[in-house]
Amino acid sequence: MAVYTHLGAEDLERLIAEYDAGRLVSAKGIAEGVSNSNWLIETTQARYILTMYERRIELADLPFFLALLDHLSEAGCPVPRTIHDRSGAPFRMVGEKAAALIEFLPGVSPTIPDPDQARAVGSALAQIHLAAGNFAMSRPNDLGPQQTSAILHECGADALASIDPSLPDILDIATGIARNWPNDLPLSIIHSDLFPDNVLMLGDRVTGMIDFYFACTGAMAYDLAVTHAAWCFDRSGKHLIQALGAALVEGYDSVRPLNKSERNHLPLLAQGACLRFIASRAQDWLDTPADALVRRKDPMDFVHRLEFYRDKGHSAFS
Ligand SMILES: Nc1ncnc2c1ncn2[C@@H]1O[C@H](COP(=O)(O)OP(=O)(O)O)[C@@H](O)[C@H]1O
Ligand SMILES: N[C@@H](CCOP(=O)(O)O)C(=O)O
Repeated sequence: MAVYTHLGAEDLERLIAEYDAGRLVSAKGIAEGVSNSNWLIETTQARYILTMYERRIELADLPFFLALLDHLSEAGCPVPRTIHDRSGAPFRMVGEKAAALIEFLPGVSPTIPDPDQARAVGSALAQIHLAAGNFAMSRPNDLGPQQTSAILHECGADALASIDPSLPDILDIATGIARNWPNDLPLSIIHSDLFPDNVLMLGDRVTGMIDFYFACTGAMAYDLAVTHAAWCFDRSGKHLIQALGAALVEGYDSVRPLNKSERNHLPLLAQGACLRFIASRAQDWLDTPADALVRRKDPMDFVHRLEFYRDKGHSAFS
């Protein structure tokens, strides 16, 4: 479920009336997603997504995220634009919470991606990196390896062991990844969470990249490594599907060729990517009661991937 806040018909009508977007016809809560509340809104003019920001998102970061959508969309990337209200504001407050109206894009998220889809996603990712090159705003990455290592150390070995007895082993590994992290790779604005559920596709075509709420300034090759870890493993999370990984990197490289240093660092960047999801998932796991309506995501899925990249990372990217 991902509707945390109840908005009545009158609330929705009042909100939509603040936009030049037609009159409200219907509003349906969207079940997918875990962080925010989302509704599919239909008006007499068009379909929209209404997002109410619930967790993890600082209000002060919203202008960055929403301006980024507009910038990428204007540059021709498959990214939804923000609908501004009549006063030009990209978001409005509804009570204590911020809400934004976003362009609806067609497509569905692939559950079992194939190599042609992975290639298209690689190309689309490179396209946003290039298009973000002249975006005027920046945002530091608050989930880099130093921070994610710190999050895991704050959770502590005992709490991590309550999730899985082997999870505390990650603490030393995290310290090592943070120590060896490269700081001189080419930067742009990166998505940082381009999982299949954040990509909409029609066949082999990327029609939408959504959920830019972890976007930040970062190494472009790291973003490719995140996408590799999220897209290219089998259901067990233990085995790389080599054809998917190769197609993803090939698609990326065809739009923005990786330099030698980026290529050489991919195995370590992929370990850092896994670490980031292990940390946020472990933290969420410990913060979310077992009987909550939100399904907790298992940090061990990314421990297995991390082990793979440590053992066989070089062959994965050769
Ligand atoms: N611009 C959009 N166009 C079409 N569908 C969207 C759009 N934005 C979100 N969605 C739908 O809403 C779901 C949840 O959105 P998402 O931003 O991923 O939420 P969360 O931040 O809670 O993970 C997506 O899986 C998708 O089905
Ligand atoms: N993709 C992350 C979770 C981030 O949640 P989202 O619903 O905002 O994409 C993970 O799988 O851990």
